[in-house]
Amino acid sequence: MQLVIIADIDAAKGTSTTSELATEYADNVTFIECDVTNQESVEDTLGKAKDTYGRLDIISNNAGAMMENDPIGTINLNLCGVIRVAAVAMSYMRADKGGSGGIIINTASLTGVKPSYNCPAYCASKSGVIGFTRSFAMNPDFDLHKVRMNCLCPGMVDTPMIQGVLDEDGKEGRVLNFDRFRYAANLPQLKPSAVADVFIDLVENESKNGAAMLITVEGPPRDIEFPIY
Ligand SMILES: NC(=O)C1=CN([C@@H]2O[C@H](COP(=O)(O)OP(=O)(O)OC[C@H]3O[C@@H](n4cnc5c(N)ncnc54)[C@H](O)[C@@H]3O)[C@@H](O)[C@H]2O)C=CC1
Ligand SMILES: CCC(=O)/C=C/C=C\C[C@@H](O)/C=C/C=C/C=C\[C@@H](O)CCCC(=O)O
Repeated sequence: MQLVIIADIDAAKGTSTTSELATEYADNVTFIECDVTNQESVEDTLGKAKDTYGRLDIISNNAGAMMENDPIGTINLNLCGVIRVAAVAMSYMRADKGGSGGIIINTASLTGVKPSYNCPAYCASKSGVIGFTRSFAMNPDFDLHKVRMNCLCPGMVDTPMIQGVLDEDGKEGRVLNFDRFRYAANLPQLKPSAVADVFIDLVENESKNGAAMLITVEGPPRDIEFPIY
């Protein structure tokens, strides 16, 4: 039986999402409030998950935001948060330390490989997520710990993050050029389900360890090919 824990800093949104899912998945979905920028919060959350369900198999490292008005905070959330959750999760997942192996899927972005003057700190954070993912997956210790790692690199996706930036009408400075963002936000967008489909394929396809998956409206999802030096 698959059991799911939703962890988020936004307790209102997390509990409402869990309630919605509970209509279909009953008690198999629970919510734990978590701040991925806080080590103790991450340790408490993943510790509760392990204590509740006995094992961790699949981690979606998805927390992130666009905050060019807080570039260091952007790195702290989007990159350090991913690294922190992965490190704590590994301590429970690694097969050579009592775990069952599994997969950690980090959410990067198209902007991790396609720079944009509009959000340099965001781009840097997502480039870092890609580099962390690919470096982690290259480790020969995989044969011991059996935890795969991948990242998702979507283009624009129709989610509250985009609408939130639009609603602020540039007043918060989440991007450097709001008109440019408004232009980008009016381009064709992916549906969240398109990203979820790639997530599921990575869980099921054990041959893609380390792949960074490009997901855009221009064509089917594909592994990003990086130069070899
Ligand atoms: N919407 C888009 O066009 C794209 C989004 N992404 C990435 O997808 C991921 C999900 O974002 P979206 O669903 O688009 O936006 P979203 O704003 O709906 O979701 C982000 C979630 O992260 C949570 N969060 C923020 N700070 C947190 C913290 N300190 N600890 C725990 N949770 C925290 C928020 O409460 C929110 O539920 C992010 O990493 C984002 O950078 C990547 C490519 C495109
Ligand atoms: C691209 C920077 C921006 O203003 C909007 C960012 C919005 C969402 C978050 C990010 O993870 C996804 C970006 C996807 C961009 C897709 C296409 C862009 O190339 C459109 C052109 C915008 C630009 O280059 O400034």
